[in-house]
Amino acid sequence: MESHRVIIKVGTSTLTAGSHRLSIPHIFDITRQIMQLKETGAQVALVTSGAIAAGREAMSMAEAPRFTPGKQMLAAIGQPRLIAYYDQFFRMFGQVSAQVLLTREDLTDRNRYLNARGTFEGLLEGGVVPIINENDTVATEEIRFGDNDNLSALVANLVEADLLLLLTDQAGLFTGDPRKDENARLIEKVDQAEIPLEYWEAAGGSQSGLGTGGMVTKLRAADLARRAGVKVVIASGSEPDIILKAASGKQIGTQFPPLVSKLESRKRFLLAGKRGGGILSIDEGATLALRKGGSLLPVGIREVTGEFSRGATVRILDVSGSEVAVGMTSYDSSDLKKIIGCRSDEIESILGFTEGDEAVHHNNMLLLKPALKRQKGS
Ligand SMILES: Nc1ncnc2c1ncn2[C@@H]1O[C@H](COP(=O)(O)OP(=O)(O)O)[C@@H](O)[C@H]1O
Ligand SMILES: N[C@@H](CCC(=O)OP(=O)(O)O)C(=O)O
Repeated sequence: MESHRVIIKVGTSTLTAGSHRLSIPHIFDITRQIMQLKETGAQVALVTSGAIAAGREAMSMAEAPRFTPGKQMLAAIGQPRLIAYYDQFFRMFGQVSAQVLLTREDLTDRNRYLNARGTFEGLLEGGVVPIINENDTVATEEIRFGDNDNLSALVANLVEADLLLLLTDQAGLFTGDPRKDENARLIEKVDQAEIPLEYWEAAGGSQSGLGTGGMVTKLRAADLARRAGVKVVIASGSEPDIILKAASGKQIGTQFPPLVSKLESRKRFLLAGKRGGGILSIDEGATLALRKGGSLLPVGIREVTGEFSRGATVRILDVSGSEVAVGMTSYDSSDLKKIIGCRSDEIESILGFTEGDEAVHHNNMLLLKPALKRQKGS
């Protein structure tokens, strides 16, 4: 398979197959395809809508409520029903799945970002399928992702996915809304640095009354993800074996090649982070470990300079004062000062808690090549 780490987003329109009820065969088919994809060695996370639709079905409501508390109520009713189907089907395949409900702050606040990232890494590396939705019942207007297209792009960025697959009820992005324009043509590839204005104009809202954002939120999500180094495909959820086809690199739906490498994206993210001016000076053993792709453990830190919070971007310097890496620290400066030079299994007894063995995990670090170092200040 072309893609190792895959995020699949399934919209309400696919899950209900255009009706007002969840389509159990469709949900089953998604789990079957994910299992086949996992057999190729891929790590897969699913972002699923459908909680509100499931709640509406449970309450036998003819119309979906427009006001937020009504939708939140239905999501609270529907989410456990939705997850029960997935869980039941995955169990039939002997697969463990997990429910992850997120709000915007979970991915924008750097402290929570680290928590979410650690959880996803654990689940994906452990072969578990995370099943993600917005935490609709607590998300207020200000903190809502607004739509699961956006949420899926943020998750794809968070876990540095290879592929984000947005499944909907159309074969991809068309030159106009196919529900209104019978001459609308499928756009097979979007690889321009800036998405052309006519594509933004073509991408309309949702017409079915089932989905939330329509095509415009998918286009926004695709743009966000491709700028984070993720390949994106928008395709039809009812196309047979669509997940397997898209992950194998087949030309299907609308394709958005990544605009930058994942390394470049990580670099931008880390450098864009809040910097408390923190510096970690490390010993020779730790420098060697970092250069080999390892994490920075407290035992290898000689000195902590400056004040910073957990999640801040810090500079990591070797014994000669040269910059080896930048990274997001798992501990704030006052805690780090207490554990420098200590073994990681001592962290809990010293601090009374642990955020993990690493002071800076290699997943949250960018190694600077000596060549880059020389360019500094130039
Ligand atoms: N240019 C376009 N190309 C394809 N679909 C479009 C376009 N503009 C608007 N749409 C509408 O977007 C809908 C898909 O979005 P939405 O209903 O939110 O689905 P989902 O539940 O999968 O997120 C389609 O049914 C289609 O009517
Ligand atoms: N979180 C909501 C879905 C929100 C959403 O973005 O819906 P959709 O446009 O169908 O992907 C739910 O589970 O019903």
